Amino acid sequence: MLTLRGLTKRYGEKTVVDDLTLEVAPGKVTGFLGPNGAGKTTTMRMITGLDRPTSGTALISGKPYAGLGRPLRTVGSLLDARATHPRRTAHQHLLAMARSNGIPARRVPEVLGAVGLTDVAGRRAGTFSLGMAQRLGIAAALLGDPEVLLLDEPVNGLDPDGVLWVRTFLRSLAAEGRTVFLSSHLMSEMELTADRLVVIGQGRLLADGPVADVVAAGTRRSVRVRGPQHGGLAALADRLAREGAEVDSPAPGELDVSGVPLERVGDLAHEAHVHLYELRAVEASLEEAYMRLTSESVEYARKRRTDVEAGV
Ligand SMILES: Nc1ncnc2c1ncn2[C@@H]1O[C@H](COP(=O)(O)OP(=O)(O)OP(=O)(O)O)[C@@H](O)[C@H]1O
Repeated sequence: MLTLRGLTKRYGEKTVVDDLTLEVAPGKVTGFLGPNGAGKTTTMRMITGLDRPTSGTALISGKPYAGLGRPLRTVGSLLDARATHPRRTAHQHLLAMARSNGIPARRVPEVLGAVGLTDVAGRRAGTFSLGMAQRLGIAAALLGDPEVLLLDEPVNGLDPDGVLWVRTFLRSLAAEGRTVFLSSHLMSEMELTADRLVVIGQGRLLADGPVADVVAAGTRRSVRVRGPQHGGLAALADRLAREGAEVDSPAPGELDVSGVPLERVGDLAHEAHVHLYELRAVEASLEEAYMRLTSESVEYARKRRTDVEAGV
């Protein structure tokens, strides 16, 4: 279990993590989503004691990182897969970590086996592909058999096989009852991997809940209507607007209607003798929900960049 209470980090005038309060439960994969620069890495660094919060607390199984006697036995983290000594072999890297953290050496072959690196245990980490380095990073996180796992962008840059492996492996770790918290800016990946989502923008909490709830909250459900270009769609749009619907015309012969159920749109079209080619509920997707939730923070960042470029 991870518990954040009012977690805040400021660098000078800039607040990069802003009053985050949330709980990350065991037995589930929780995705930590946000656009670039949203504050995901900084949050993870505060949880693992690498950065000191300006205010607020981050507790791991009820204790701050500094209060954990043998931290790797409670929390394993992968913040930078390339943070290994390049000349050490995978086995040497893990053995050094185990020794300095009071973890029995027998864990080294166990975790190498768990991530499928047994055959390359004697190879120098510096020669590893990104996918292999990510596996080694996950092995290191698992060394102390921790109940909490924190992973920063674990699928970034991986090929489809690597992505599938990480996804399946993390789900199996959650199924064992561990708390799995992983950050990503890939919403499509999170939809397949996570049970719950925490979404942040500009360091602030935007959404927190089961994937389906976050999608529903962030998405405007709508009805897509298609018909002949001059077949009365404009009249239908007027009638719908009088019923309080919000109506857009994304292309000639098409309407995008929200605020009125699909059945009512069909009834009104029938009453107005409007011939239709298509009447369809537009499915909510995580991507849409995410774009809607984070658009303000992305727009803010874009405006700031434009201001900087213009010398404002
Ligand atoms: N040591 C630091 N000093 C000043 N600003 C910092 C420092 N570390 C991070 N920042 C700023 O904090 C903001 C959040 O950065 P962070 O790396 O936590 O975001 P992120 O969500 O992990 O982004 P990304 O997906 O790009 O990795 C950024 O604007 C970054 O420039």
